[in-house]
Amino acid sequence: MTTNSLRAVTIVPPQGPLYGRVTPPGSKSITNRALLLAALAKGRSVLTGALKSKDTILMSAALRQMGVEVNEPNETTFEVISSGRLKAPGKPLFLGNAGTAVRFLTAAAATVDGAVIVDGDEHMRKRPIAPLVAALRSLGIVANAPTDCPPVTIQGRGSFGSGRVEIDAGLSSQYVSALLMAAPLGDGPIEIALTGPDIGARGYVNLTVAAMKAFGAEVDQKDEATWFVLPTGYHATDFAIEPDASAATYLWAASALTGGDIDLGVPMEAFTQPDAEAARYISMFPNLPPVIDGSQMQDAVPTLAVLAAFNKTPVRFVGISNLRVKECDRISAVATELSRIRPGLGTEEGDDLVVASDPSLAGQTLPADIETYADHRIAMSFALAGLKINGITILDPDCVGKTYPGYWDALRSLKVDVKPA
Ligand SMILES: O=C(O)C1=C[C@@H](OP(=O)(O)O)[C@@H](O)[C@H](O)C1
Ligand SMILES: C=C(OP(=O)(O)O)C(=O)O
Repeated sequence: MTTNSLRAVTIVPPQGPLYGRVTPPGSKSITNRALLLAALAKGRSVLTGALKSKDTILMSAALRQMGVEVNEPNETTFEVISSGRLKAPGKPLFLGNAGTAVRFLTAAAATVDGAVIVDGDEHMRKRPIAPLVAALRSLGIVANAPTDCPPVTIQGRGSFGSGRVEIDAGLSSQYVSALLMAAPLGDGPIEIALTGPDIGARGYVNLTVAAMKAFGAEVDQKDEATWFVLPTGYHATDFAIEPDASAATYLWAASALTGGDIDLGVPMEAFTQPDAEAARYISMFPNLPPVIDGSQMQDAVPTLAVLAAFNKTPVRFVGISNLRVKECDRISAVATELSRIRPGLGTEEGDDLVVASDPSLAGQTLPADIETYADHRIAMSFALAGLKINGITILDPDCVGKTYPGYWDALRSLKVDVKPA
């Protein structure tokens, strides 16, 4: 059976520790940044170590729709050839539930000469984008999102404008990244200033700035809340993408849970992505601290929460309110699915997630059909529970294709029996 045709799968707990080598796929965040920056640069860029998954396929398809040549010489490389300008697409850009693609292209659409409609699936149509639209309008760009979520219509005017733009990024750091990446295509310098609460996942903005600089942009961070971008445009370049740190969390956690040692081929310290911070916590297992602030490693929270179920003492996750506007409401989803395994295992307290840990769960048979809410991270993190508990079935395992299409095969390569339910 191929990964693409999977229905529900049941994970059979392995008899012993997991050993072997699994290199995680390329970073989703960096791949989607690099694809856009290469498309905004005149010339040929080669992106190696790239992720090929639903989110990056949707991004590259959208860029092709806007006149960019995107070739795929092998499974981990994109070759991008561009005039340096995006053209108006003939029809709406459909971006599924890829937050990076939707947010980044909403801002970049302003540099198109003509109208662009940015849309996604039914889940994306519930994910807020109003703060980004308001920021674009403050730059004089005509943009509308009648429901405050996609679809967004942008009337591009061929340039990003100039001056100061303020953004409330309390709901998503991607709004800041989107403005930053479009800013070098302004008619003059652009200052981007945060208003409202601090951004969670500030590390993603640092990733953005690093990628922009690699493509020749001049960005100066004036203080914690202000960036200054010169109207340099971008230069085509060859760019190597590091493995995905969020994907790595499942492998680190699988090692910790089984007492094994999975070699990722990359040392933990080599990652520049925010979720690599989770490695520090995973290495403390089964003595995770009583309170974990997930604000700077948000996508790793489902991984850590499932791990916490087997910890010696309970764990409260704080600083995670915007997990409610990810692919699904992850606070509610993780609490509900943990409690499906054993009532009361996960609870929501306001915007905190409390995991009532119990090391004696390991080795028990507790049949549970895990709903994924079409969210790759719910599927991948709850598969970890199946490494220790008999009877864990993941419904809709195909949803891992958003960022890690090879996940089930990776577990199988570690000799985990992932079988049709
Ligand atoms: O910029 C990025 O690549 C990302 C930023 C984070 O989202 P928010 O900024 O919406 O929290 C993260 O959850 C997402 O998976 C990727
Ligand atoms: C939140 C996520 O993705 P995005 O916002 O890019 O859709 C994620 O991958 O966990």
